[in-house]
This record gives sequence, C-alpha cells and structure tokens, in this order.
Amino acid sequence: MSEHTQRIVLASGNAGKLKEFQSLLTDCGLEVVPQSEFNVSDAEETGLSFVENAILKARHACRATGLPAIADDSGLEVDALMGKPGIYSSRFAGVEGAERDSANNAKLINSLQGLTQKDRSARFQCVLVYMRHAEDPTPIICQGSWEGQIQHQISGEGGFGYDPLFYVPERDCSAAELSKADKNSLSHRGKAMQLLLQTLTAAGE
Ligand SMILES: O=P(O)(O)OP(=O)(O)OP(=O)(O)OC[C@H]1O[C@@H](n2cnc3c(O)ncnc32)[C@H](O)[C@@H]1O
Ligand SMILES: [Mg+2]
Repeated sequence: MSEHTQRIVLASGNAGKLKEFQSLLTDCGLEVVPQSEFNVSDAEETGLSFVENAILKARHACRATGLPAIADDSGLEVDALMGKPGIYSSRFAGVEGAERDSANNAKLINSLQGLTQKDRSARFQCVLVYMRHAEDPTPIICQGSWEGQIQHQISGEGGFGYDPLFYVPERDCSAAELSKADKNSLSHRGKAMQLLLQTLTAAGE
C-alpha cells in the first residue's frame, strides 16, 4: 500500500455491511467513505452472478465519484432450495425498507418447514471488487464463503440480514449471537476482505 492515504468509496447502501467494513478496514491505511456521503444512488443489480453485481456496483460508484471503489455482493445459498435465494437474497421476500430483513427471514423459515437439521445446510457467499476507476480492465476480485445451517427460529440481536437464522457450528450459536470481532474473523465478508487487503498490499496499491 502506498504511503499516502487513498480515499476509496464503499459502494454499498447496507448499514450492516458498512459497520462490518468499518471495523475490517480500521488501521489498514485506507480511508474508506460510504457512497451515501457522495449521494451515490444504489446501482441496479442486473447481473446473474455475485461477481457481475459487485462489478456493476463498484463501476457505478467510480463513475459517480471519480474515486476508486470497493463493492460487495453477497447472499445466502440454501442447499434444500437449490442455492436460493443466492444473488436474490436481499429481494427474497420482495419487501424493501425497514421490514426487509424480517420479511426475508420469515419467508426462509416458511420455505424450510418440516426439514430436520441435516437438510438445512447453507452458506453465505461474498464477492468483493476493488475497481481503480470506472474503466478499470483488471479489477481485483476476492471471494469468501461461510458454511452453516438454517435454524428453525431466529435468535440473537447482532449482525443484520439472515444472521439470526444462520447457525454457526464452530460457535454453537447464530451469527447474530457472535461479537462483531468474532463474526468478522469467521464470515464470508471477513475472509474476502482479508484476501483483498493482502492483494492490495502485495501489489503496493
Ligand atoms: O447492494 P448493497 O447496497 O451492498 O446492499 P444489499 O443489502 O442490497 O446487499 P446485496 O445486494 O449484496 O444483498 C445481500 C443480502 O444477503 C444477505 N447477507 C449478505 N451478507 C450477510 C451477512 O453477513 N449476514 C446476514 N445476511 C447477509 C442480506 O440479506 C443482504 O441484504
Ligand atoms: Mg443490493
């Protein structure tokens, strides 16, 4: 990483992700500013993969600000649902705004009714894209995943999204019951961010 602090836009409108990024990026020498501070709107997620959507988000933020951007596209793959909701995780129940996460969780609980623990395997996926400018032909792409199971009921107050339903075998609790630091050390996002920081450091960027 170069000696001066590089301002980078964080191309996400998700407050839960932003909090996690803040702690993942402290002391890394980067000044990461949420896209809301530049009044950047949410990008249209028209891709068919996490990679495509993360690129669309990053490019949209680069274009609007003229700065490098980091974007995250992530989601939950449930084996019993053949990998759904996947890239459509935030749109699973079709509800926007403050009720979105609870509506998605309620729909997931209903979708898996009658299934025992052995049929509830699932994983979070996260793709991070670092784009230097809107026409960057070689964006850095890093991925992380996190294996777990879908609980029958929600538990815990932390995290966001599907965390209250995501059982973490290593800790015998839900992702919403982990401390922030513990979630970051285990999670799909934490793993992808570690890879991204290593790659940026190795490239001297
Ligand atoms: O696109 P941006 O603006 O970043 O915000 P978003 O919430 O729409 O984010 P995504 O399009 O990447 O959708 C990912 C969804 O997957 C879920 N998700 C991703 N990471 C998660 C995590 O760490 N814990 C719980 N749920 C998560 C959550 O419901 C998100 O809304
Ligand atoms: Mg989104």
